[in-house]
Amino acid sequence: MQMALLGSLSPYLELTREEWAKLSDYNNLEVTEEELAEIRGLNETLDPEEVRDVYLPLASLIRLHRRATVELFRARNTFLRRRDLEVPYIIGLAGSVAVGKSTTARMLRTLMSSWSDYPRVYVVSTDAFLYPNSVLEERGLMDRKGFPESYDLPALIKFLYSLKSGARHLEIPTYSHLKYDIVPGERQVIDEPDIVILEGLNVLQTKGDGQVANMKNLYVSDFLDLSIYLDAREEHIRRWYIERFQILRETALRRPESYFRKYASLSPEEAEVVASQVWDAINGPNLRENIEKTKWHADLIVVKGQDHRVRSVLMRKI
Ligand SMILES: Nc1ncnc2c1ncn2[C@@H]1O[C@H](COP(=O)(O)OP(=O)(O)OP(=O)(O)O)[C@@H](O)[C@H]1O
Ligand SMILES: CC(C)(CO)[C@@H](O)C(=O)NCCC(=O)O
Repeated sequence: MQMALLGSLSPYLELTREEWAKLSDYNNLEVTEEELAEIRGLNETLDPEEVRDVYLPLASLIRLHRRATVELFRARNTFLRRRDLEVPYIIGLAGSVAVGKSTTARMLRTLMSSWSDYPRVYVVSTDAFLYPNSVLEERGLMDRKGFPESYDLPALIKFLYSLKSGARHLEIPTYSHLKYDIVPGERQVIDEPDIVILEGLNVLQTKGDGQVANMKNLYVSDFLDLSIYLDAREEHIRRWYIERFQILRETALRRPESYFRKYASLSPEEAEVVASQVWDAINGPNLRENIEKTKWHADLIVVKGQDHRVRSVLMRKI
């Protein structure tokens, strides 16, 4: 791997799947039947063994990190003789289109919501900060959706800035994959958040001008307490993208409000061609030009294999 080039030196600790999976045994971690049922409801292709062996230890590690972060905040307040409001803990989840970010984020939310302190966990996608199609069309960016210039970065930064300033109630736009656009008038409400999982292609990017207030060039990563990069080989992700398109073609794309309704009548072979073209023209180049290179900024890198099973986990040593 790129980072392990300096002989045996690497700032990352690498755990194989087997080493990682053992953590749930060593630490007596259990997933309840209710959690499994809820997770299955999220996505029926999710393997329960994977939840226990991979995502449960991941959620537990995050819990440990959040506790230490909150402790540090409290200790600092004691030192300063202040009683400031606690602000939410923000996790960034980065990776390619179709690598599994939203599935992973929703799974983590389910596991975290059952913790004994019952944190209020929100999943926010950076898609909420895509410019509406009307703006993208005007700027000639309809074929650049997902590229840095397709996001309203100042609005995203302002949202994070407000969260980390202690705002307890926020409303943000919603993006519909079905309508392929921001939904006018529809908002996602973030009320009294304890944890926010921010998932998106761009959470570790440092491009663009994230100006807010009088501060220029703020990055999303300035507001993250922990960052995770979900990694897999492009050939596998491309296949998952095409498979998801095939499933959508048989289901959601048929709905009258679907932007891609014209694709619902395609044969499986034609759909394969269309999805491949979209991947090769947009999502693949975006992965290579803008997303992949942010990997080594993450605290944790979770590497998936062809079957979606996690193969290894890399963790920054400090
Ligand atoms: N752990 C997993 N096990 C099995 N299937 C999975 C897993 N994670 C994701 N998938 C499948 O892979 C596809 C892509 O997943 P998902 O929609 O979560 O990706 P994403 O990274 O959020 O994509 P986008 O950037 O387009 O929103 C979906 O069809 C999903 O069902
Ligand atoms: C909205 C994004 C950018 C990210 O979720 C992606 O799903 C997307 O729409 N990409 C553009 C090309 C495509 O239609 O897949």
